[in-house]
Amino acid sequence: MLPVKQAEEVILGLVQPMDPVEDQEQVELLSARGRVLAESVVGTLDFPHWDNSAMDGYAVRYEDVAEVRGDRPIQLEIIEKIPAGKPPQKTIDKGQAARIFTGSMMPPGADTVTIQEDTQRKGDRVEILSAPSQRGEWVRYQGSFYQSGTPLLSPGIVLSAPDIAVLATAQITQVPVYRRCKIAILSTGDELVAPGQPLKPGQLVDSNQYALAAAVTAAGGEPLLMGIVGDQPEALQKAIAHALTVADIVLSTGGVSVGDYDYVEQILSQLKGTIHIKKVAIRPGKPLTVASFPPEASTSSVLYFGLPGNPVSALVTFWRFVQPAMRKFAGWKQGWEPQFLTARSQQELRGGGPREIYLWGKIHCIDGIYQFEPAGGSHSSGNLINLAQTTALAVIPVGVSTIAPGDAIQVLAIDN
Ligand SMILES: Nc1nc2c(c(=O)[nH]1)N[C@H]1C(S)=C(S)[C@@H](COP(=O)(O)OP(=O)(O)OC[C@H]3O[C@@H](n4cnc5c(N)ncnc54)[C@H](O)[C@@H]3O)O[C@H]1N2
Ligand code: MOO
Ligand SMILES: [Mg+2]
Repeated sequence: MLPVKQAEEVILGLVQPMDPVEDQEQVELLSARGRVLAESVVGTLDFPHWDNSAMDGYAVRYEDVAEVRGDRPIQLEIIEKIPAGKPPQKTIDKGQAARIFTGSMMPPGADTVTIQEDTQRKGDRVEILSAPSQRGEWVRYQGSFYQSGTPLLSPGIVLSAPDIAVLATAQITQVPVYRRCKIAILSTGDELVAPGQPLKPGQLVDSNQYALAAAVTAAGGEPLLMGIVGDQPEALQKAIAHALTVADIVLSTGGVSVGDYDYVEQILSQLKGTIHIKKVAIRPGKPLTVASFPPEASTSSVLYFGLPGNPVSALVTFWRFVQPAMRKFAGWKQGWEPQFLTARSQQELRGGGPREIYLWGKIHCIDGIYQFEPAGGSHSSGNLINLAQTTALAVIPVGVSTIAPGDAIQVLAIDN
C-alpha cells in the first residue's frame, strides 16, 4: 500500500499539462469564467486611459487653491462643464476652474480636483473652501494603475469575475483558454442498473457515474459517459479500449479489489497499460488503481484511474487524486495539490489502522475559526446517503487513534 502523499506524487508526476497552443480554443468573454487562460494577455491601452476625476467637483490648479483656509476662501471662474465621456474644450488658466464629474477627463491646465462638498457655487463662479492635501488630489492619472504593453494576466490562471473585468477593459472579447479536459467515466458491475430502471433482487442503481460526472463538471472537465459495463472481461476490455481513444483521462469504478469478478487491473495490463499504483493507504479508497497508456495505445497519452466501486470511495479518491491531476492537465500554473485547511473538530473522531482516514462532513467558520462537523451515521464507504451536502473531508493521519473535540485537524474543502 502506497502512502497517500506518495501516491499523489506518482500521479502528478504522470500528468503532462495540455499544450497551450494545440489545446487552445477561443471562448466568448462571458463564457470564460472558470476556464484556464492559455496565453499571456497584454493590454494596448493604459489604465486609466486618460487623466480623469475620481470625484464630482471642480478641476483646479493646485497653486490657486493651496493656501485656502476656511476663513480665507477663494473664488474661481468656471469656464467649462465637462460631463463624463466628453473631451474638455478649454485650458484652465490662473484663477479658473471647470465643473467636473467622476470619470470626466481632466482639462489641460488643471492638476487637482476639489470635491463638491468643499465648495460653494456662486453663479458662474465657485468658492473653494478648503485646500487640497496635495497636488493631484482626486485625480486618477493615465497609466497610474497599468501601463500598456506590460502583461495584464498570465497563462495558467483560472479566470474569475475580476479577471473578466480586466479582460473586458483590455477589449479581449475572445479569450484564449485551454480546452476542457475530456474525462471518460464508466461503471463496472453486473449488479448495476441506470437510475429510473426497476430493480430486480440484488441489483443496485449506478450512482457513481452520475456522481463523477457532476464532480468532473464542477472541476472544470467535460464528462463523457461511457455507460455500465458488466463484469465480463471481453466486454470490459472493449469498453476500456474505446474509452482510451476518446478521453484524456479515464475513470472506471468497481472491479479493482480482490474478488472473482474484479477484472480491471488484468485488463489494463492486457491493453499494455503501465500500472503505477495498485493500492493506496487511504480509507476509504484502498484499491485505487492507476495506469498510464502511452500515445500508441490511444490518440495521446492517457491516464487511467480505476476507482473503487464503493460510492464514497469513488468520490473520495476523485477529490484526493483525480481532481489534482485534472488541474495539472488543464494547464493550471500552480496549486494543483489539494489545499488543506486547519479546523477544530466539533466531535471526537476515531482513527487507527494502517491507512490515512478521510471522514466526511461539513466545514463551518465560527468566530473566524474553521470547525469540522462529521456527518452523522455510518462512515461506511457504501453509505452514500450521509455523503450528501459534504463540504469537507477531515484527515486522520496514520498512527493517530483519537482526535478529541476541539483538537486541530487538517480538512480538505470540497467545492462541488
Ligand atoms: N477481501 C477483500 N474484500 C474487499 C477488499 C479487500 O481488501 N479484501 N477491499 C474492500 C474495499 S476497501 C473496497 S473500496 C471495495 C472495492 O471494490 P471494487 O472496486 O472491486 O468494487 P466492486 O467490488 O465492484 O463494488 C464494491 C461495492 O460498490 C458497489 N458499486 C460498484 N459500482 C457502483 C456504482 N457504479 N454505483 C453504486 N455502487 C456501486 C458495489 O455494488 C459493491 O457494493 O472492495 C472491498 N472488498
Ligand atoms: O477503501 Mo474501501 O474504500 O475502505 O471501502
Ligand atoms: Mg470488488
